[in-house]
Amino acid sequence: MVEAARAKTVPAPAGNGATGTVTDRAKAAAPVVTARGLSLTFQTNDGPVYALKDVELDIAAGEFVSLIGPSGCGKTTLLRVIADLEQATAGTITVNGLDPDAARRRRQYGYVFQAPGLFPWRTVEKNVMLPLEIFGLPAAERRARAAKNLELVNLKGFEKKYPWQLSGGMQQRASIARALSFDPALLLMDEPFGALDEIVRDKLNGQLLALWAATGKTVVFVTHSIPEAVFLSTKIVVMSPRPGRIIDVIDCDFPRDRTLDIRETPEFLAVAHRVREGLRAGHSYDD
Ligand SMILES: Nc1ncnc2c1ncn2[C@@H]1O[C@H](COP(=O)(O)OP(=O)(O)OP(=O)(O)O)[C@@H](O)[C@H]1O
Repeated sequence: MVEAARAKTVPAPAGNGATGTVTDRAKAAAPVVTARGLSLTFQTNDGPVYALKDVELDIAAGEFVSLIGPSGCGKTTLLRVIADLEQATAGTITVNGLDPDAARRRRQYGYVFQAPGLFPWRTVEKNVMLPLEIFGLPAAERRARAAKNLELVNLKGFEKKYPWQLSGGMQQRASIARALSFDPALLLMDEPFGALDEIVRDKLNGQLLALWAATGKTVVFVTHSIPEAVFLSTKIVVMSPRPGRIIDVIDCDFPRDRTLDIRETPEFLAVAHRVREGLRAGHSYDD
């Protein structure tokens, strides 16, 4: 069933033979996330908090979309609404054409948190197999899937290690492998590399791009880092707080097999400048 769902939503992997720009291909693909007039207001003792206001967003299959903005602009809330961990108070949202509740029950996304959240008493392999174990898959199938996903995140050979024997970057890669358990077409990532140093983050960004290119998955990625957003994305969604809203959506047409060298190019710097200007404009009225 997972495979059938995947076939419906994932485009042919855009490897070297793909034609057109990344953005052209994404525009031609089926929508994975569609939000219309999406708002979420939290009622608190101090009054209402407008975490999201009138969000309009289309994410096509195969896109890599970054959500960027200052603290409190609703990035995590938007990700959590897509994942059905929060419910919108107005507007509509669909995930692979389904409401978020149905998409969650059909395991249509994997979620990666800022902290790896691995159990220290389980080996890497057993951590990665945990969702499959809970689902009740036979042991051989669990092992085969874990092996495939650990290879995808370059952790082959570390199956029997415990989380505390791995670096922070390796632990986060293990948590990505766990999120891939049900081979979801959509990967939701909430600042997965935020706690890591710059060099490790650069390396993981390269590996994440390789994984994205190899699997054709759609990625929604929360970050505070402008270079990270520009380097990774096909689309950058710039958000602003109070109320949390989208203030700019920027298409990035860099090749899929981009390397860190593109960060020196005028095209890269121009996109980074536009993101920075958006963030500045979003801050100006109340900060
Ligand atoms: N469960 C909740 N109850 C009340 N307010 C909440 C709740 N969750 C989030 N908020 C508020 O909603 C707003 C948006 O929060 P959110 O965590 O989505 O922002 P963010 O952009 O992800 O911030 P950060 O970059 O710091 O993680 C903030 O003002 C936050 O305090």
